[in-house]
Amino acid sequence: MTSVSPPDTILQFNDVSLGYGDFTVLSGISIQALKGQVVALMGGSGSGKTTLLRAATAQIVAQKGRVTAFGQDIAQLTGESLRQLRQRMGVLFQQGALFTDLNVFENVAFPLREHTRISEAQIQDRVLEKLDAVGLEAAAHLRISEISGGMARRVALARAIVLEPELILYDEPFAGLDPISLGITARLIRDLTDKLKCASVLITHDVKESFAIADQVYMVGQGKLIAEGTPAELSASTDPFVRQFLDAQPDGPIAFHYPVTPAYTKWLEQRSRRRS
Ligand SMILES: Nc1ncnc2c1ncn2[C@@H]1O[C@H](COP(=O)(O)OP(=O)(O)OP(=O)(O)O)[C@@H](O)[C@H]1O
Repeated sequence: MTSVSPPDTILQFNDVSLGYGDFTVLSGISIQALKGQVVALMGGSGSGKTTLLRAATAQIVAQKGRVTAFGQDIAQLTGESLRQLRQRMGVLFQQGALFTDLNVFENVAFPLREHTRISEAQIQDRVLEKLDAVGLEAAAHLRISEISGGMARRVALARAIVLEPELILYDEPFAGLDPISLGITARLIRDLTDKLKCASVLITHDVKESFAIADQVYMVGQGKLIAEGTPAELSASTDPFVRQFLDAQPDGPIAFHYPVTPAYTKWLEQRSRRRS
């Protein structure tokens, strides 16, 4: 299948299947993120959101179809070219583990020291600018043990953007935040996307916050892409899956039970045989 990408396409999945070994988690996935867009990838627990993130960062290779970042087919990249590609991406993991033996400033400076040869004065300017963007310039001198969990998330965000990535991937950015921090984080993601003119892709199940800032939303479930559109389009949807998800209804097409797989059946048979 061929497709024409708009010139500002940063990330594109073209009829992609993803999984582990011979287990396919998702198939027929076609999504894209354009420069300047906030894109939310949503779905229930175990629907494959993290798997999508792994595919975008080339940690796993598509079983079928093509994943393109910055116009390059990521399955074709190895070694130095893959390293260069990843340098254009900032990834913010849920546990954005900070170095506890370094202060806030040095945590944010770390990628600059690792990947660039810029001067100490330039490092200071860049780090303080990014800390300012997340509201923490005056916390630069603090030790990690002296800051709150919410502040630590923002320091991790400053570190993820310090190399000025063209694509920022967020893994559950709203998980475990109080209602005020939720709103602040969502606003920050939108503002940073506009300011850095990058693309931001969030994997999340938080409807309210992501709908408030996203340009485009993709929903995955039942092993495929279930719905896509702007937050307004999805809010108006009458699709039972979309409604169950948006209205947080316990009953509907989204199954509570993890599906029975051949691997489970085999495991159970072996176990039963051992016991008899
Ligand atoms: N490394 C792995 N090896 C084999 N199967 C995996 C692996 N990682 C995830 N899976 C399976 O892939 C499916 C999707 O998992 P994934 O972590 O992508 O879901 P998710 O949508 O991010 O879930 P959650 O919201 O609960 O974190 C699950 O069935 C999971 O068991």
